[in-house]
Amino acid sequence: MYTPLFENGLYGRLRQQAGQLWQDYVDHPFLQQLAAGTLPKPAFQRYLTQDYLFLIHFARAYALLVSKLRTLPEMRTATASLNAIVAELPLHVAYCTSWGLDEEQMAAQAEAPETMNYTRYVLDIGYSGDALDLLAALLPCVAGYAEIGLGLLHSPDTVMAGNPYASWIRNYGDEGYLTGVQSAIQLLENVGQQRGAESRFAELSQIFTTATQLESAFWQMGLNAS
Ligand SMILES: Cc1ncc(C[n+]2csc(CCO)c2C)c(N)n1
Repeated sequence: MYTPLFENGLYGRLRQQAGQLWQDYVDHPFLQQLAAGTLPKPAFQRYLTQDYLFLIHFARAYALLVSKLRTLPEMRTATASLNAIVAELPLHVAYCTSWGLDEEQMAAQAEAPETMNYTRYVLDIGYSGDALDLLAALLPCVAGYAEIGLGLLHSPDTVMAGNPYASWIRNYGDEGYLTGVQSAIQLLENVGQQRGAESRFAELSQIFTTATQLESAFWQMGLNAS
């Protein structure tokens, strides 16, 4: 890996514990084809459309996290992530336009079962659990994409020249994006210390691993459209 960030602390242990399921997520065939530039366009368009719907519910989950935190510095960190998602949505929409998708059309699309499963699972963990449970459900998305982006950017199998997905890869492989991920991981570590992560590890791991599997299913949903 290109940063020890992913291997240390509570996050590192949750990632490790997810084992092969984690590898299945970060090295999914969708990503292999995207890296090679061979991913069929309908698969990527399906992914982008569902991701638009996904991000709206993911922002709701972050808003829920803000309400479950107790200190101002923690609330600031979670609010920054919430803002990043809400502020990034117009960028996502602009990017989708370049793939021939307009916002009205995406907003009118029915949610795929995979989108619903994933987002409502995260929200349910948030409503039934505490901030630590919710962070365990959120982290595979937030930190996983940084690992994926960095991995793709540095992989010898990635073809950037002439690859229609190069800008997507550059976006998630960006070092600046890592700063945001670092604060999300730090929040997990802090909340974990406050709320007894040690004695809750088995349950937290189950949440983290389930969210990881739902991420894989999300890639597969894209591929199934091709
Ligand atoms: C299915 C799916 N999973 C993860 C991400 C990536 N992502 C969503 S919100 C967020 C945090 C922004 O600070 C990140 C990295 C995505 N777009 N779609």
